[in-house]
Amino acid sequence: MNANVNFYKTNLNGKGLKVAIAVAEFNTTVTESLLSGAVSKLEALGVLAQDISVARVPGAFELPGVAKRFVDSQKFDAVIVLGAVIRGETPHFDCVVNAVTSGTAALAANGKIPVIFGVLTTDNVDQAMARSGLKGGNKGADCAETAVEMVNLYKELA
Ligand SMILES: Nc1c(NC[C@H](O)[C@H](O)[C@H](O)CO)[nH]c(=O)[nH]c1=O
Ligand SMILES: CC(=O)[C@@H](O)COP(=O)(O)O
Repeated sequence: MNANVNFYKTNLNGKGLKVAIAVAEFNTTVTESLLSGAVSKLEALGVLAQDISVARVPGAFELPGVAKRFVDSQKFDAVIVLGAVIRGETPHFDCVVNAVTSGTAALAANGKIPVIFGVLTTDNVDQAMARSGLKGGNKGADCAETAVEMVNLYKELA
C-alpha cells in the first residue's frame, strides 16, 4: 500500500456519546439478548448508562419508524436497530426483511448520524441463537462497536 495514502482515522472511544436503540419484541428471547449485548458493549466503550435510550416495538417492521424519530429528535449521536426475523412458512419473511432493511438503509444514507442495522434474518431459531449471544457471538455487541466507530469517523469527515 502506498505510504502516501491518507486514511481517515476513527476510534472506539464512546465517552460522552448518546445512543438510541430501537429493539423489536418479536422473538423476544433473541432480541433481548441482542439488546443486552449492545448495552454491555456500549458501556465497555465508555458510554454512560444514562446516555443509552431504548424503545421497544412489536416487530422489525416497526423499527425504521422509531429510528427515524430518534434521528429527527437530534438528541443522539447514533441509532441502533435490533431485531430477529426468522423464516416461517410464507413469504411474509421477505416482506418484513425487505421493509426493515430498506427503511433502515434509507435512514443511514440520508441522516446526519449513523444508523446501525442489527436485525438478524435467519432460516431458523438455532441460527438466531448462534448470533445473539445465546449460543455464540452477539451481533448486538458488534453493532454497538460499529455505532461508536461510525460516530467517530463522521466527526473526522465533518
Ligand atoms: N415474523 C416476524 C415479525 N413479524 C411482525 C412484523 O415485524 C410486524 O410487527 C407486523 O407485520 C405488524 O406490522 N417481526 C419480527 O421482528 N420477526 C419475525 O420473525
Ligand atoms: C418472518 C415472519 O413473518 C414469519 O415468522 C411468519 O411466519 P409464517 O410465514 O409461517 O406466517
